[in-house]
Amino acid sequence: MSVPFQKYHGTGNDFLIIHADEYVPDRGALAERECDRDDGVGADGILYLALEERFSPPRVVMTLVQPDGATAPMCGNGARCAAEWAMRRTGADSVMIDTQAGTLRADRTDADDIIIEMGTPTFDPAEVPVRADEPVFGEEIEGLDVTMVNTGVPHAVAFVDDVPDEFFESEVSRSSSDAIDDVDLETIAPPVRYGDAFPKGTNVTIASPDGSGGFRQRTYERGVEGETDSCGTGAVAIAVVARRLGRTDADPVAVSPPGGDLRVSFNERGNATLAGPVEHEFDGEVTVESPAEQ
Ligand SMILES: N[C@@H](CCC[C@H](N)C(=O)O)C(=O)O
Repeated sequence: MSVPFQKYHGTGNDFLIIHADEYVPDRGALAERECDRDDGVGADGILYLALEERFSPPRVVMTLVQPDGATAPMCGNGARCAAEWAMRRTGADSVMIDTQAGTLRADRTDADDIIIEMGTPTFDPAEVPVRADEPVFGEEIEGLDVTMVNTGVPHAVAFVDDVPDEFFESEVSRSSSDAIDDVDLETIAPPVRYGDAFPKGTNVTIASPDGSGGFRQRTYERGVEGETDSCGTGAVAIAVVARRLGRTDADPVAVSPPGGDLRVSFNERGNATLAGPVEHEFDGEVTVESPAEQ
């Protein structure tokens, strides 16, 4: 039997969206098969969404199953895609997204972007989580100088000027904003992602200043086990860490992953918001086992 999906992306971070009412006996196995870019539809994860229209604004319960078959507690771009999906169904311009990391409000902006609250980022080692007595700011872990922050999920944030020479693929000017393109992320990130310091693993995000108070971004994602074109929690992590380390005082902070442009803002309580475009790509169907086949 088959179940319908809609394919969405937020600045290149792409997801199959399946209504949570659909019968999918093994969500992990489906994600492993259909997120594969060679043999499946290809995506950075499957979002299972339950829409509760009796509330005002409508609520969406979001579960992200990643290509490795495991769930993630939060996904910034996934939540923005979930918001667009729910807004199209309900006609609402505001929705609430229930995630394992909290309930987040999302709004459509005048520019037709989706902006979402991202909660309060934390450096507390117990909440990141990282095995350390104090918050980790610019400390070497597995060969990389990282700052550890949780923006819904853990990120090890490193700035390009701290990346050791041997992780650049060619001779480049370290002050160039293009230096980030030459970092060998597929080599430098996995030891950090699986580092003993991180009981739940971590995403690895690198940043380089764009010269205007913003940053370019690249992220190696836990669960995808590779680099993605965009990562919303990673964009927020860069903005939070850069402000904390005095690398920018911009607000909003422009963050540009390979797949597009995001904006991170802060309110007076230190809560972050994430804004950027979301696009519906296409619809389709995926095969799942029917109850009789089990
Ligand atoms: N791409 C997401 C983050 C998804 C979760 C992450 N891979 C993890 O396992 O922590 C985003 O846009 O935030």
